[in-house]
Amino acid sequence: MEHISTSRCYAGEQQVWRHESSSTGTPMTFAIYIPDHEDGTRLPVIWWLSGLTCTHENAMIKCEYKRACAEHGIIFVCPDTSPRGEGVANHDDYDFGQGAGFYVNATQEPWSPHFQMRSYVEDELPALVAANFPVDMDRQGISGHSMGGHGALTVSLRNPGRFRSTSAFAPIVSPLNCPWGDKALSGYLGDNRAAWREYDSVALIEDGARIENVLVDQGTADEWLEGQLKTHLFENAVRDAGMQAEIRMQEGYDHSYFFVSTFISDHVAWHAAKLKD
Ligand SMILES: N[C@@H](CCC(=O)N[C@@H](CSC=O)C(=O)NCC(=O)O)C(=O)O
Repeated sequence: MEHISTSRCYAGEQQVWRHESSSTGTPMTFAIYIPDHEDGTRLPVIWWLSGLTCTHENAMIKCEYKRACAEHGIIFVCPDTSPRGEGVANHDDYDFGQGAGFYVNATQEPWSPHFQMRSYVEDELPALVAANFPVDMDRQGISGHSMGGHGALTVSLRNPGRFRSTSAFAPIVSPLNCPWGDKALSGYLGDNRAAWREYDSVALIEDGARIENVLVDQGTADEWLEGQLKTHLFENAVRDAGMQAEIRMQEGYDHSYFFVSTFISDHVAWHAAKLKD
């Protein structure tokens, strides 16, 4: 791993690292916040998945998780949202290609050689972080924003028992039922929509997946609520499945990191309560 930077922030360090990924076949950069701790101690971890156009940096700069993570003694990891580089397929649109990996393993050319973000965030990065940082892998939570909220919900639903807590901000709850999902998944996975179901939180619940301790915050003034995010589909799926999830409609908040940063301390505290010994 290549060390990029370390900056002291609150009672801890914000670090950035780069490594060669076997999943994507490219260098991948991630941010990790590590609260001060005694030698030999292992800390709980929250994995954060970011949204369209983001790198590892957007959440690190705008999400304001560091004070709460220092206070609760929680490591916070922010990966990139896709492979990048000149030899990597791309598209001019902000919602497809580099910066828009949708946390799937692409099966279609030209995306499949590098767009293997499911394997990256589900397997490779956790193993790398567990081997090199003081994380307690028995105490994991996951969260994310928008495309990353979709990532957090679907990774958790596919891996019941791995995460003690799952939260999301303004998640895309059903790529099968929105233009962002339609465009990305038809490109990465092809036209067989049955293959999309493992990347759709609503479909995963309909198909029997269940997780505990779920918190979703959604702004009522979010410009994408009706056309893309469709929180009600998740609410309906949860209700029909008899699953528990706290879904909070936050009056007047839009889709931006202004919204995320307003509620991130709540989320970190909520995760912390579930991630105690
Ligand atoms: N106007 C933006 C559109 C992209 C955008 O808003 N991206 C959001 C996530 S949307 C769903 O995944 C985001 O987090 N942006 C990064 C940020 O720092 O705000 C554009 O065209 O770039």
